[in-house]
Amino acid sequence: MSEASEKQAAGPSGGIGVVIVAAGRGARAGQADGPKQYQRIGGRAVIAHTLDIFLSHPMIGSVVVAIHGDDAELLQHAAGVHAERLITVIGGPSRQASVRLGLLALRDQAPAKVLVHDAVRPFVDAGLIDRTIEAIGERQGALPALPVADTLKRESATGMIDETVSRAGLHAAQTPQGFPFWPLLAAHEKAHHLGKTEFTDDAAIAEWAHIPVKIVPGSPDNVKLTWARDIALADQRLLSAQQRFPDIRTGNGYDVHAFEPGDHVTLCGVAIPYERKLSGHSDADVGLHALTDALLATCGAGDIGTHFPPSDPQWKGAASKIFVEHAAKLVRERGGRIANADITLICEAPRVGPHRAAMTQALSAMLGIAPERISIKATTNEKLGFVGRGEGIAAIATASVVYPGEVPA
Ligand SMILES: Nc1ccn([C@@H]2O[C@H](COP(=O)(O)OP(=O)(O)OP(=O)(O)O)[C@@H](O)[C@H]2O)c(=O)n1
Ligand SMILES: C[C@](O)(CO)[C@H](O)COP(=O)(O)O
Repeated sequence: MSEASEKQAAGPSGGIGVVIVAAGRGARAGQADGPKQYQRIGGRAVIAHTLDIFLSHPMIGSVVVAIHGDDAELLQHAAGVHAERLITVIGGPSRQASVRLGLLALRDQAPAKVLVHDAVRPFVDAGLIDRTIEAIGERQGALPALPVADTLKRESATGMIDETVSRAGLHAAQTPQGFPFWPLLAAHEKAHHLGKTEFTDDAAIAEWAHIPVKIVPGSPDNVKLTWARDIALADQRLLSAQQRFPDIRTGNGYDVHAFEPGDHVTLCGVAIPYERKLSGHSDADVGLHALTDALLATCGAGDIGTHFPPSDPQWKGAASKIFVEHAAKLVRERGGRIANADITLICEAPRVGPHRAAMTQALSAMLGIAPERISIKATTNEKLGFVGRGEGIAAIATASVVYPGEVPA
């Protein structure tokens, strides 16, 4: 089914719904400093990796996260820029209860299909999500699973082997598990009202409710982080990938402002006495405007006009420091770390050299990075063009930011 027809099949309610269950306490992982879904792997919370995959998938509409009542702040922090796209509900005392509460929160969106996923499976991939969605039918669920590879033994009460169990046809179940929305919700509601609480996954509830479930190939990478060791291995795996393909992004920005009558110009946050000033809606700090665009460019966040429209009277005469600090905040909210910033000012006058140290200090404070990571350069335009005729000042800026994760394949 094509992406478009898939969306159509999901109805006008906005695509395929997702319930991510994250209300467990992670007793088996035994982390003293908080539940496993908020432990950091590859520099970010486990659940942040999981959310990345679902929220960047083109077919996914509403996403509900079922959390523990104590974890609202942890989720807010971990979700970062994703937070506003999420519907958050408080989960229940078991996975089954959390899924049910998540499904109830999706009722208003009325998706045709729903995927239920463990927050603690951060290595799910888009291909696996596609396969699962593809296999959901009007009255058929879909379960990604892998054939069991080990020989299976049943243990007796005395710790001895009772029997060897045939592994023929046995599979280890993964998530996301996919279902037509209303039949799954009805099955959960029925189980709840009958006090049946023993189901460890949704395919088991579907089986009980006579909803057929098709097995699709799971992924060996899609492990559930259950034990402390799983978290440590996941961290190592991401860190080694990041060392191979670190997500370093570069942005550039350019700006120009014309002179008008005045007595000083503001460049890179420093007021320099001069016989004219730069004309502009704000303080016309051409260097900071170019840098704002360069920072925004590293995370595809538009340009300075997107965030501070010149038509908005509140930015009249504003100190351009506000623009740079806002862009740096957006970068940080995405987990980015500014590695360096480089600004070239192009003008015949005033002379920039005597103010370079003050500009570097000002930028260091604005960006929260060491002065050695900041470079401010100046050049004349050899009397060529509008800059050469002394009609204005131009600036070019470059910023490099290291973002969490690796460059996608
Ligand atoms: N009351 C619960 C229990 C579990 N889960 C979620 O279900 C997923 C899979 O469960 P599991 O690995 O068993 O997580 P925990 O219950 O947290 O772990 P443990 O059993 O070791 O305490 C996890 O994302 C977990 O947060 C949930 O939403 N609500
Ligand atoms: C749903 C599940 O991920 C399928 O493998 C798994 O059953 C959930 O974990 P739990 O340890 O059974 O709660």
